[in-house]
Amino acid sequence: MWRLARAAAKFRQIRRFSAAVSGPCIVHKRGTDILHDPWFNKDTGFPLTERDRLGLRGLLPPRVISFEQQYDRFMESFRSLENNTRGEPSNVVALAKWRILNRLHDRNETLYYRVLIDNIKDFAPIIYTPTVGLVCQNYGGLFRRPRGMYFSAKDKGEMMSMIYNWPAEKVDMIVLTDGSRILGLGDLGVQGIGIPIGKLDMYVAAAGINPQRILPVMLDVGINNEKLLGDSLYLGLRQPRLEGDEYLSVVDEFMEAVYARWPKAIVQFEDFQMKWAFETLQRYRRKFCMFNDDVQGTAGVALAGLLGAVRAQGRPIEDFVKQKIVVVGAGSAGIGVLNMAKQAISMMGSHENSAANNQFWLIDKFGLITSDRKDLDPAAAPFARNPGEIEGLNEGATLLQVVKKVKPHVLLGLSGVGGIFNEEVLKAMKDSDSPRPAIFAMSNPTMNAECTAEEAFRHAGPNIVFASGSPFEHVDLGDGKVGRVNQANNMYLFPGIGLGTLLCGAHFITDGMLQAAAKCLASYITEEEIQKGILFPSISSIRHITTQVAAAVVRAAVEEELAEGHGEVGSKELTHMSEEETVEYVAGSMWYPVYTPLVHEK
Ligand SMILES: NC(=O)c1ccc[n+]([C@@H]2O[C@H](COP(=O)([O-])OP(=O)(O)OC[C@H]3O[C@@H](n4cnc5c(N)ncnc54)[C@H](O)[C@@H]3O)[C@@H](O)[C@H]2O)c1
Ligand SMILES: O=C(O)C[C@H](O)C(=O)O
Ligand SMILES: [Mg+2]
Repeated sequence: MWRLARAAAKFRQIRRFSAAVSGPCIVHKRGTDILHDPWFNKDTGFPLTERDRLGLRGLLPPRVISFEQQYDRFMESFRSLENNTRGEPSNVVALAKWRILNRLHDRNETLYYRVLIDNIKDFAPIIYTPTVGLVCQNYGGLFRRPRGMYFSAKDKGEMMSMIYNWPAEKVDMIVLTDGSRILGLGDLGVQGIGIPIGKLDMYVAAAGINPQRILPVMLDVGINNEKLLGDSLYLGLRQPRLEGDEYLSVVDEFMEAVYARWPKAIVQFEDFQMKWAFETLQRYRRKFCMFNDDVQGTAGVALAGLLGAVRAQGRPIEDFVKQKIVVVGAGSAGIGVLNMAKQAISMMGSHENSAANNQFWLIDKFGLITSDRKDLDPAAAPFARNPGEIEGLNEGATLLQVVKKVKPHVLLGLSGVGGIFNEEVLKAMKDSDSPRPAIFAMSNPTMNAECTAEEAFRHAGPNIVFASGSPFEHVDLGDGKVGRVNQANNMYLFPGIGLGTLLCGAHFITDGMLQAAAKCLASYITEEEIQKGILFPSISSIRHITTQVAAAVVRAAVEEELAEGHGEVGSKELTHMSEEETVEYVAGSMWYPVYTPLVHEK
């Protein structure tokens, strides 16, 4: 009892401390070096006293402009860019918007992250999917200043020293890609660096990770994309991708180097082709604090959507086990979703567990996967159907045949193939056994979505619930009715998984922590919202969602006795925190962009 009271008192002390974290910031540079460092630069916002202290007098026009004025000026330029580019091709407009934001980032990160946080609904589609896909495709031409680090196959043997070239002493979050499966755009090699950059921007915006403690990384092991290999502006290694042990030894060396310098960092694997996504996850998940977002983050978001789809039919969650779900795409994301859904069913303690796989139909580029499949992928094997169990549904049956015969409650696309949910397929969903069929076109970017929102409502009917990986506008159904569009994107989970893991100080990310994150997201939406077809919250509340998700992850780690604490909050304090206090602890730990006084130290 006495110990409990002491822990609670310490927690209150810490809370007071965290609420007042924005103290002065120590810098080791002066003059133009500061102006050219976006971490510290405040442009015309440096107060006169600070200009004196940091040797900035005379290097800036004399008037001091407030943060708010700088913010308004930027937003004004952004709005006039919008006006001036109206009517121009959408790609041109998207890249122009990306450029103006990127230029701000390269100059002044505090202002950049503030405009990002305050306008996340408008800016996420620019710094994240879909525009980030376009940026990756055009990376050679867009490159001006490097962001993050590049480790290539040619750096073998050097990574342990290279990692010290990164200027920050502490790193909390790393997002790593090898560029081999960028969104649904295939192998983009070194150009895939845009994805870790975009994901980490979301970490700052949603999870309040300090931008001085993030690190986007490209692991360049070659490229198997002939077009880019022949492109004179291609900036990566011009060689075929490493394979087998040669490949793994490069990733091993990188991981060892990271954890030698930053033992508490979390590494998020992103957009690796399927074989390496699964292999590296198995290889590292019990050795390092890492997760694969496409496999695990996506699975949690999809599961939350699938549970929402059950509720939308007015059924209890337990009826999830009775839902017939057709998954199109048997890659890292599709298989990840099925594995997690299966796990959720067994956690629900359903007596129908043994039949759990019977509710899933898995389709890849060769059609329906059955046990007749030659060279059946071991990852897909648990979901292979018995050929002919439904008359006419044999190995390789087409998507249309499957939808017509199965009459699924849910049609979920993670194939990367734009338009594959065509008119016929969508019309066939009208005969679904669900009164409210769910259509999830989760592939990114927009042009790779299995169908558009408008197509889904037009062909499958106004009664569907719809979600897509990239944003679409809500659909006008006439008579004042609106077809709600949800964004089913792993952005709703990965920031909370990363932040929660960081704050609890667990050494590994367990299935229990991931399930807790998914469950939290699923329960975020109210019954009333669900009835309106809202399955996921608005991105405008992403910080709030992330706080809840991170707290759920912390509590799951505590329950599993994995929470070792972070900074001044030890495992004992974490154990004694109530649910509410955990949420407060998470919220109080988030970085928020304001100008802090800079103090020079040699
Ligand atoms: N919304 C999200 O949060 C989210 C998360 C992860 C991935 N994704 C998207 O999912 C897509 C796939 O990602 P992945 O990592 O699983 O890729 P992957 O390359 O591992 O798998 C793609 C799968 O699609 C199948 N496929 C290809 N053509 C097909 C066709 N014509 N019909 C049926 N199946 C076909 C392939 O056989 C393969 O099984 C990408 O577009 C990615 O952007 C979205
Ligand atoms: O990047 C995204 O928008 C989601 C996902 O990680 C993907 O690979 O498509
Ligand atoms: Mg991804």
